Amino acid sequence: MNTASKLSVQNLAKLYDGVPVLERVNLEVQTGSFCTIVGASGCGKSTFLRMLLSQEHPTRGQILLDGAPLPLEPTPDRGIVFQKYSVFSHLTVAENLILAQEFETSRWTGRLFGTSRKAAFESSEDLLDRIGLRPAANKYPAQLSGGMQQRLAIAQALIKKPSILLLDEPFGALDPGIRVDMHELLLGLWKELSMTVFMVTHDIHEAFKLGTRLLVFDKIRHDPQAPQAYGATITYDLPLKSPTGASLRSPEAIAVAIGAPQTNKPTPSFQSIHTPNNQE
Ligand SMILES: Nc1ncnc2c1ncn2[C@@H]1O[C@H](COP(=O)(O)OP(=O)(O)OP(=O)(O)O)[C@@H](O)[C@H]1O
Repeated sequence: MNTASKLSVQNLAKLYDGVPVLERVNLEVQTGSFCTIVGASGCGKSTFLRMLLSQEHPTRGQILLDGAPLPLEPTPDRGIVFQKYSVFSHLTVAENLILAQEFETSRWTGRLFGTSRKAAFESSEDLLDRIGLRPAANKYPAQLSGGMQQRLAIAQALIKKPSILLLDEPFGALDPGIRVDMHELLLGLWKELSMTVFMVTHDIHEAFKLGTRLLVFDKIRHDPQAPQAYGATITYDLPLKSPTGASLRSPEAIAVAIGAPQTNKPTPSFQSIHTPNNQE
């Protein structure tokens, strides 16, 4: 393992009921990288994120975090945001945010009371300001727009100050204008908190705009007689930004390089990839 790596993925494979989903995945990621992940539907991108969270475990291979095997359970230093709003509808914005602190501090009742509860609210106020939801602190999710709910989901993932943020198509359900606002919010938080980010998206333009590095997942090996015989791996691993943040390639050049359709709309397919980088 590269000693400077925040995360090291070594010869990772994942099978479900004997069917390979991912195989031979190798990756070294430095602290502060923003890895955007694209690939055909069903090729295992979410499965990969869930393994980084320890919601799933590799069938073979290993993942090291700061040089040590990944803990077997999710830990507060890894936050995740899904496409569908994952906030609790019966809790207000502020209550959703202090929930993680309640469970950690008060394992038996899952609730905080009195001064502890007040302190938890106060410690979440800065984050509420940061995501622009302080005025909505006492509202319930049903009273929020889609963008506001997703900002709350991001804040929930950030409340424990994770060093790794996992994002599974977090903006896929939002209108284009709101997505742009969310991009700015996310980029600001990423820089401010020095996080290492892994984000799955179907939109190559979003991948290009946000990422410092693009990972393309696809199958290299195909058996026409047995389409499920092989899993996907990382077929392209492309730096997108220089250390100063300058773009190294245009989105169009990236799309051509990886054989993806050039469109502003979510990219439907990455099937036509011809020159993978780690074919054996
Ligand atoms: N818990 C599970 N048990 C069995 N099979 C699963 C499980 N989770 C995922 N799979 C299968 O693994 C494959 C990869 O699924 P995954 O959701 O990781 O793909 P994806 O690339 O994220 O897809 P999409 O882009 O459509 O969200 C799919 O064939 C899916 O049916």
